[in-house]
Amino acid sequence: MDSSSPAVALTGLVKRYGDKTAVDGLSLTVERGRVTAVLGPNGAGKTSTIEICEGYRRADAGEVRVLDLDPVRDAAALRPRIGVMLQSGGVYSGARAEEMLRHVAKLHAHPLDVAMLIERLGLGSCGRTTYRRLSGGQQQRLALALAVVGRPELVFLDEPTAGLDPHARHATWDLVRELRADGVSVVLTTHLMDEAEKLADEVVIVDRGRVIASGSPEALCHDGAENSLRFSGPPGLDMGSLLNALPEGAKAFEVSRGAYRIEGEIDPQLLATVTSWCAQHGVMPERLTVERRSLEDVFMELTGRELRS
Ligand SMILES: Nc1ncnc2c1ncn2[C@@H]1O[C@H](COP(=O)(O)OP(=O)(O)OP(=O)(O)O)[C@@H](O)[C@H]1O
Repeated sequence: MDSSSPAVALTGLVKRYGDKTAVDGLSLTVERGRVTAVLGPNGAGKTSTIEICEGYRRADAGEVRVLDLDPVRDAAALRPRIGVMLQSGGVYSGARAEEMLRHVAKLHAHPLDVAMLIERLGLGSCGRTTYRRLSGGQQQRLALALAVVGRPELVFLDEPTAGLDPHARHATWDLVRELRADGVSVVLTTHLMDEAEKLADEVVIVDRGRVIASGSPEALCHDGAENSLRFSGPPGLDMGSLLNALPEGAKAFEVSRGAYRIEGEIDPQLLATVTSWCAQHGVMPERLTVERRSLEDVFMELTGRELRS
């Protein structure tokens, strides 16, 4: 095994369903031992991409390497080395939660401690319950436990926290962080930008079946327009006049009635220019804040649409 090769390498991936192109020439590399979040709105092609990596779907074109193997041709070699949490569960519905976990653990040489996993994911009260009788959140946490119990080298988690309450979401995030600390490579899909921002070393933003940006959350949020400055004041301030006072390249908007946003490189000089413009116009800027760009802003700038749409 060449452990210097990427955990996942996709080149020019295409997946069509009839005349719908779900994945449209997508290329990405996932480094080993990192948490990589594939972030994008509903329908962006995240699940199709991940299911191709897992060997559950075939690509129509492009090259797929997972742990340096072909997920379809080398499925027998790859399956024991990866953990998979499908969006749809993919669990036999008549089996009891704990039995199932113990069964899967036995199939692996160095499994995680089942009792610890049950406790960590708050599944203690439902160990004897069959999968079909678990609540949606419990099914999801069990699917996560099943994906990681074998201590795989690489874990795919498709929307691991969708629909979970905040407590279960944090337990999931902690587990993912521990997997990384253990050297496990984690690929997760999400449409939650805070999940990507908090958890991922690398974020790959996907839209309409293509990668539109990638990098660490910090790099993505700092590239281009650095920051924004917001303040509130009387509605209808003259943005043209404010813009004239600002350095070239800055932008000024009244985003909603009486709420203003300045975009550009927000340095002390720009802050002083804005407050002095306000003073000249008899305006008291309220709730003045400097904000870092979020991944949501990055997505909006790249696509003109909101991530949640
Ligand atoms: N089996 C299928 N048959 C037909 N179209 C499909 C099928 N699976 C996905 N699609 C379509 O392909 C596109 C991409 O879907 P995919 O599930 O890969 O995206 P996604 O980013 O994971 O979205 P979501 O967050 O909603 O799961 C969507 O328009 C979807 O409706």
